Amino acid sequence: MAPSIDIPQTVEWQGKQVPVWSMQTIDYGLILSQDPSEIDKVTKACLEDGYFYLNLQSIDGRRMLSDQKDTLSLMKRFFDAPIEAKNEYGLISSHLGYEPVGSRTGAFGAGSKDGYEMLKVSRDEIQRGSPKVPSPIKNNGDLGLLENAIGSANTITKVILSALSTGMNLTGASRYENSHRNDRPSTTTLSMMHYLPSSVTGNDKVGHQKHTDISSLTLLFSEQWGLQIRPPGTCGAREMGFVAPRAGHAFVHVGDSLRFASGMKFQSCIHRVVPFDPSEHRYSIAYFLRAEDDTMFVDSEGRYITAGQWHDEKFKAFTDPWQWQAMAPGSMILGGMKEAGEDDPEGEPVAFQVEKTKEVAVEA
Ligand SMILES: O=C(O)CCC(=O)C(=O)O
Ligand SMILES: [Fe+2]
Repeated sequence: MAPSIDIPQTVEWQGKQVPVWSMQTIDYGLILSQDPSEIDKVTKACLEDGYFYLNLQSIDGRRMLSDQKDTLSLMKRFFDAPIEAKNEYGLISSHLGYEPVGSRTGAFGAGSKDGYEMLKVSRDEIQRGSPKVPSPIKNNGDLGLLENAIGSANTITKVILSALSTGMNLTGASRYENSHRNDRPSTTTLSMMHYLPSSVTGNDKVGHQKHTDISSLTLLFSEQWGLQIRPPGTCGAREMGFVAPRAGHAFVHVGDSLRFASGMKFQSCIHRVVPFDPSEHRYSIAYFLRAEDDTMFVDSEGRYITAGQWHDEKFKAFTDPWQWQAMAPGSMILGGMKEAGEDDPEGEPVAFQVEKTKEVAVEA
């Protein structure tokens, strides 16, 4: 008998019952062995939902789980350091360096700011052996640990990519792995995030705005609640609901690049992060496997562009003030995914409502 999964169907948040979405669970050991029915299952999950849980409890996945635990303690130590030390190099490039709280739009849209600080370590840099990481985590032990975490996450996401190529009957050069080679430049990166309590940031700096990822695949770890998704449906995306954290599992989702590479067949996952418990510090680790910079695809605006250009344009839209974000191509933030209805059908939580009525002039 399959082990029972103790995930509630709804959870109380801000005085309301909010859905907790169920999803497929994919076994990493089985896809590593190219098990035909697991390959069908993961392909179907990406075609229909755009996300799934990945069970990493077998011998092949447990190394990643221990790398995740090590990364968690490393990042807690890093985020405890003084801001001058964390920000030693600032944001060196979009996929490398430190971003302080409030650099982007927040969970409740226009007018709000995000409530997290973030450190990104690029795979290309770690591969070259001399990543520019700030002094609090610069010793050899820390760099070795980051290299292990990036190596494990890179292997896992490529195993999934390979299963998806097989599931989509791709052969030779058209397989997805062939546009994700390690020796070609890409913006692939490990991102460590720390969401601060709203008593520290203020109620106008909370969470992480609704978006789809730039990446091909995102491998996401958090032991804490807060992540919400909008599952795609036949009549438009359903309402925002939580992803329950599951010990021994990662949450994996498809990003824009793989959706574009699949000819819009895979779903790109719409998600955001809200303060589930506004008084807690929340930590998450995301590995963004991204296509080689010069991979070509047709984007959600119908343009034939490179993965590098999609990354740069969308990253700019993420970090632009919301007034400018509103002027970016309509499909950019959600990668062309369609929505119907409100994220929060009963209205946004009162505690986090921001004033949105003021018209702010935008200078061109
Ligand atoms: O913190 C999380 O759980 C998700 C972060 C996220 O969506 C992102 O960095 O793209
Ligand atoms: Fe994301």
